[in-house]
Amino acid sequence: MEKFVIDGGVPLIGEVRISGAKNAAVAVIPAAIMADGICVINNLPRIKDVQNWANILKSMGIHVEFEENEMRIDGRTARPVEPPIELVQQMRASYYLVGAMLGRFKKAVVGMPGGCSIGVRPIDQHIKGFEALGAKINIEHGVIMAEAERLVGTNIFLDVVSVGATINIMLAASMAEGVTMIENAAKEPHVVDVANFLNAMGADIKGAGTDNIRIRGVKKLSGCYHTIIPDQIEAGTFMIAAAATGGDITITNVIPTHLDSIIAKLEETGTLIIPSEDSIRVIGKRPLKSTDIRTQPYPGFPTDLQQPMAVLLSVVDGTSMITENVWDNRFKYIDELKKMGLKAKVEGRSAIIEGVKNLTGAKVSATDLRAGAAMVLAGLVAHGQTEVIDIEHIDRGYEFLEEKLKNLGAKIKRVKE
Ligand SMILES: CC(=O)N[C@H]1[C@@H](OP(=O)(O)OP(=O)(O)OC[C@H]2O[C@@H](n3ccc(=O)[nH]c3=O)[C@H](O)[C@@H]2O)O[C@H](CO)[C@@H](O)[C@@H]1O
Ligand SMILES: C=C(OP(=O)(O)O)C(=O)O
Repeated sequence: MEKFVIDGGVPLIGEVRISGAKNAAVAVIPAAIMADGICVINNLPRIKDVQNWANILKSMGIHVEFEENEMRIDGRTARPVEPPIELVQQMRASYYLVGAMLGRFKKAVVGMPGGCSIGVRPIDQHIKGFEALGAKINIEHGVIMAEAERLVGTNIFLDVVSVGATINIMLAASMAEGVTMIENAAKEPHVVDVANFLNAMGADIKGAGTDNIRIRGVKKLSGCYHTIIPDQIEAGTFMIAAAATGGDITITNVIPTHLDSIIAKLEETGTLIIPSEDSIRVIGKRPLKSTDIRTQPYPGFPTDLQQPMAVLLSVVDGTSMITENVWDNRFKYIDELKKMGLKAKVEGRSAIIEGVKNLTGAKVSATDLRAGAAMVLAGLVAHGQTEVIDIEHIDRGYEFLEEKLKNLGAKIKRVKE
């Protein structure tokens, strides 16, 4: 077991390069097993979820090479076999194997996924989509079994805007007969990245990034080369870190338009933002002002930055309100932050945060990935020493977090417990 030990109170200053996006990477990798050839995926973040994907594919007998930030996956070696449940349960995105295998082999057997504990995480919209395409789905003993004689394109209206369901249906529909329309689709940058990857493999997908995605099924997908987009959430985390520590960080390798909602909210606090073509400079100016946040599907403010943002709002002047509209239980971290002097109360889907002068170091737990990011940010802001335990959650989604922070002047070490 490892933990982070942080001596806080140092403004972060310098330049940081953003890694490839976790939520694009974890969908593009399983999509590659649909190719009748080799896919080379570049700019992958070296995070636990990506390593876990390499382990899952290898355990299924698929030929995979993973070095530095590049993975080569030979889809010709893929078979519709069930991956080990203990690997599948280590992340959320393992459910994309259902869409990918169903599309290619018309059959998939995959255990129910894991992922962050942030509320109920149903997969009814994924199942509704697969069934509409003609698959029979059974869930027994924690395993999803999907099978189809043939998949036939159709119109699928999502009852909730779901990233996972949009991507999973897109995967299966890419190799269905005829045209599928996904209505009320998720518009996140990672949805677009997966569509671009599938199109590079020979799929025919139009409209990704809008509410309606049109997929004309093809008989075969081929190998291709693809570079993963920069991570919007990692970029946002560093932007918030600059603001919260009163620092000055230039964040490179970003797509600034993906960060519009975060820029807008940081500007409301009085943080200075200077965007350029593929980088953003963020200057934290004290004192900062309170603001209200409502999480929403893209292009709204991302739920995955709700927890880090709470740390910033804990040290601004005045009272802020965060309303979490995506997940029904994403405020568990508030109790951890209270150990550091956070003044907040949770009422249903909202947290009301009253700004304090300083947070103070304490021993806190990274109860999930972004809660972990919030604990690290709080440790960087706080007076005194903070210990963040359970950091394996953080390692699921941030590449070289402590090295990147150290380069910005942070006093953070990874210590074996
Ligand atoms: C690996 C990955 O990409 N994870 C992201 C993905 O999770 P994930 O894909 O699991 O999240 P969804 O977008 O599917 O979920 C959004 C909302 O829809 C609901 N829902 C979802 C599917 C379904 O079949 N039925 C249903 O009711 C969920 O309970 C939630 O309230 O998008 C979330 C929302 O941006 C992010 O927080 C996660 O970081
Ligand atoms: C909730 C998250 O991840 P996952 O869906 O992989 O659990 C996240 O990245 O914040």
